[in-house]
Amino acid sequence: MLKQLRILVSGRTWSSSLRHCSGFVSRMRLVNQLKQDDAACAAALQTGSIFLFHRLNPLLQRIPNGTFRPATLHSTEVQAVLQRLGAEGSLLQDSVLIGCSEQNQAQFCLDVGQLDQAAVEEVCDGKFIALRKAFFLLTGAEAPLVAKAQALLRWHQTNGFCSATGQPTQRNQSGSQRVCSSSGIVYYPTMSPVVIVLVSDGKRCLLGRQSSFPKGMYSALAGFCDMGETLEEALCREVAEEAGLQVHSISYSGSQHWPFPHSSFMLGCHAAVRPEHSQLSVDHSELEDARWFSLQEVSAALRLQAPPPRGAPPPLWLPPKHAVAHRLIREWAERQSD
Ligand SMILES: NC(=O)C1=CN([C@@H]2O[C@H](COP(=O)(O)OP(=O)(O)OC[C@H]3O[C@@H](n4cnc5c(N)ncnc54)[C@H](OP(=O)(O)O)[C@@H]3O)[C@@H](O)[C@H]2O)C=CC1
Ligand SMILES: [Mg+2]
Repeated sequence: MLKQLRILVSGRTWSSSLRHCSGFVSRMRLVNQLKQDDAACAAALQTGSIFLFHRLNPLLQRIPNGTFRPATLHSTEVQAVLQRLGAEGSLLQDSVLIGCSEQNQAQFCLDVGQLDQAAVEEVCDGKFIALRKAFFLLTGAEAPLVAKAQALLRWHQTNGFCSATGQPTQRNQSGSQRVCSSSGIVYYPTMSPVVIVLVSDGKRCLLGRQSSFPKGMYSALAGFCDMGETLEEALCREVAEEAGLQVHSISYSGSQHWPFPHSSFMLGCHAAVRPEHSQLSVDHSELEDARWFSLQEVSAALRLQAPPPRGAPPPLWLPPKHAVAHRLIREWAERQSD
C-alpha cells in the first residue's frame, strides 16, 4: 500500500504530489518546495522546530545521561519566549530553513542575538555555547545540522548589501537566497572548496600542524582551492607548497562541510609519494611542522579517547572524530593493518 504522507502546514496538506515517494525523497522534495514557495514556508514555520542561536552560538541542553543536544523548540514555544522577554513577535520571521526531520517537520534556525543571553538561557533551560566547543559536545548526527545552521545565519548576517550596487538585499522566506532590491542580482550562500589529503609513502603517513592547533595535534594537509583549479590540481599544488613533495595515485574518500573559521567544503582524498621521493621540505610560513608518522604511532593516537590534559599532550594527538581528517587517518591505518 502506498504510504500516505500528510504534512499539515497551517491547514494545508502537502500530500497529493508526495504520496508515491519514499520518506527520503518526499523530505527532499518538501525542503525544495519550501525554498521556492514563500507562503508555504511561512506556514511551515508556524508548525516547525527551531534551533536557537545567540550571536552565532548554538543553544545546547544537557540531557539526563550527561550528554548534550541542541535545544529544538517548537515554533509556538519560541513565540512564547519572545513574548515573555518583550521581543517583537516578528523576529520569528528571521528564521532560516535548514531542513526537514524524519517526521516531516520543517526545521529552522534563528539568531536571537538582540535579546539578553542569560534571560533566554534561563527561559529555555539551556546554554549558548561557542560553536567550536559545541561541535565536539554533540553526537555525529546533530553536529552537521548545527554547523549548517550557523553557516547560514552567518551568511545572512554578512550579506545584507549587494556587492555590485551597495543597496540592501532582501531574503526570501526560507533564507535560501538574497536579492538586491535595486539590481535584482540574486545571491546564494557560499562555501570555499578546500582539499584535504592524507599522503602516504607506503609505510608512513604525512601529518602537519599549524601553530594555532592544540599542542601535540597533527592533521592531514589541507588548503583552499584556487579559482579554475581541479580538485587534483589543488591537491598536488598544496602538497608541493606545504611539504615539497610530488604526489600520485590520488583517490577520493569523502567530503564534509566545515564551519571553521567560515564555511569550507572539505574534499577528502588519499595520495601517495614514492618512498625514494619522500624527503620533506616544509614551508614553515604555512606549517609549524610536518612529519612522517608510522602505523604504530598513528594507531596509538587513534586509541586515545579523551582530549589530552593541558600541559601534558601525548606525542601525537589527532583531530576529533567529526573531522574528515580523522576519517582519512583511520582509513589509512585500517588499510595498513590489512
Ligand atoms: N575538517 C577537517 O578535518 C580539517 C579542516 N581544515 C580546514 O581547512 C581549511 C584550510 O586549511 P588551511 O591549511 O588553513 O588552508 P591553506 O593551506 O590554503 O592556508 C590558508 C591561507 O590560504 C589563503 N586563502 C586562499 N583562499 C582562501 C579562502 N577562500 N579563505 C581563506 N583563506 C584563503 C589565506 O592566505 P592569506 O591570508 O595570505 O590570503 C589563508 O591564510 C581551514 O579552514 C581549516 O579549518 C583543516 C584541517 C582539517
Ligand atoms: Mg594548509
